[in-house]
Order: sequence, then C-alpha cells, then structure tokens
Amino acid sequence: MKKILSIADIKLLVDTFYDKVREDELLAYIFNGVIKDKWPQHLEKMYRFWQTILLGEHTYYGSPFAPHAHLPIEAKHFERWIELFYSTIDELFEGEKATEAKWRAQKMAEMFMLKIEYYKERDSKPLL
Ligand code: HEM
Repeated sequence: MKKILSIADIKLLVDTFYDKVREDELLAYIFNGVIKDKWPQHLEKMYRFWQTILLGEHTYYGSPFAPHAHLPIEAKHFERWIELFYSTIDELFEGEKATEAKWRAQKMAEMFMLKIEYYKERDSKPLL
C-alpha cells in the first residue's frame, strides 16, 4: 500500500481502474461505443484530470461533464463506476489523497447524475 504522490501513481490508478471498466459487463460497451480505438488518448486525458485534482499540477483543461450529457447512463451505471473506482483505490493506495480521490469521484458522479436527469426531464441540451 502506498500513498498517491506522483504522476506514476496516478497512471497506475487510472490504468488499473479502466482495465476493470473495460471488462465490466455493465460499463464496457458504453465506454467502448464512444472511445472505440482511442483508449490511449482517453487514458492520457484521465491522467491529466486526476493529476490536476490530486497533485495540484494543472495539466487538464477541459469540460468534464460534456461527454456524459447524452450517454445512456443512469444510477446503476454510476454505482458500478464508483464501486470499481473505490475498489481500485483500496487495493492500491492509502492516505489522505486516496480518501480525497474517492470523495471527489463520488461528488462528481452525484453531480453528473443530477445534470443528466435535469437535461433528460427538460429534453434540452446543456450549453457545455
Ligand atoms: C457510468 C459513469 C461514467 C461513464 C459511462 C463515463 C463515460 C465517459 C466517456 C464515454 C467519456 C468520453 C471519452 C472520449 O470521448 O474519448 C468520458 C470522459 C470523461 N469522464 Fe467519464 N464516465 C462516467 C463517469 C465519470 C465520473 C464519475 C467522472 C469524474 C470523477 C468522469 C470523468 C470524466 C472526464 C474528466 C472525462 C474527459 C472529459 C473531456 O473530454 O475533457 N466520468 N467518460
């Protein structure tokens, strides 16, 4: 068990997590349907996203919600996403950043879920 301290740790976290996602019966087809053969690019982006959040090194400049706005995902998908993310963290890491990663992921999943429901109810499109 180690602490999340460097970009190498972030890469280990992201790679291990998306290995699980790609084998998950509920999530794999949703990710693969959008990402297709662009997994290296997606992983690169996700390294930068978590590097920015957890290490305070600002390498991610994007709109995290945008690609999720019209995905066919609901509560059960987010629950599975969180389950896989938490188990990845707990298998590999301990300490303050590990706890923060889980907290951040949970908060973002809640926010994404609320926004998706909001846009679905109104049948409208998000600006971002
Ligand atoms: C069931 C839940 C989720 C699914 C199915 C999902 C799926 C996806 C897909 C298909 C993409 C687009 C990849 C591409 O265009 O190459 C994406 C991007 C992304 N996702 Fe998720 N995601 C989920 C939950 C989350 C959560 C909880 C977070 C945050 C903790 C997150 C963070 C991101 C970020 C930062 C990007 C990149 C956005 C950008 O283009 O800058 N996702 N996700």
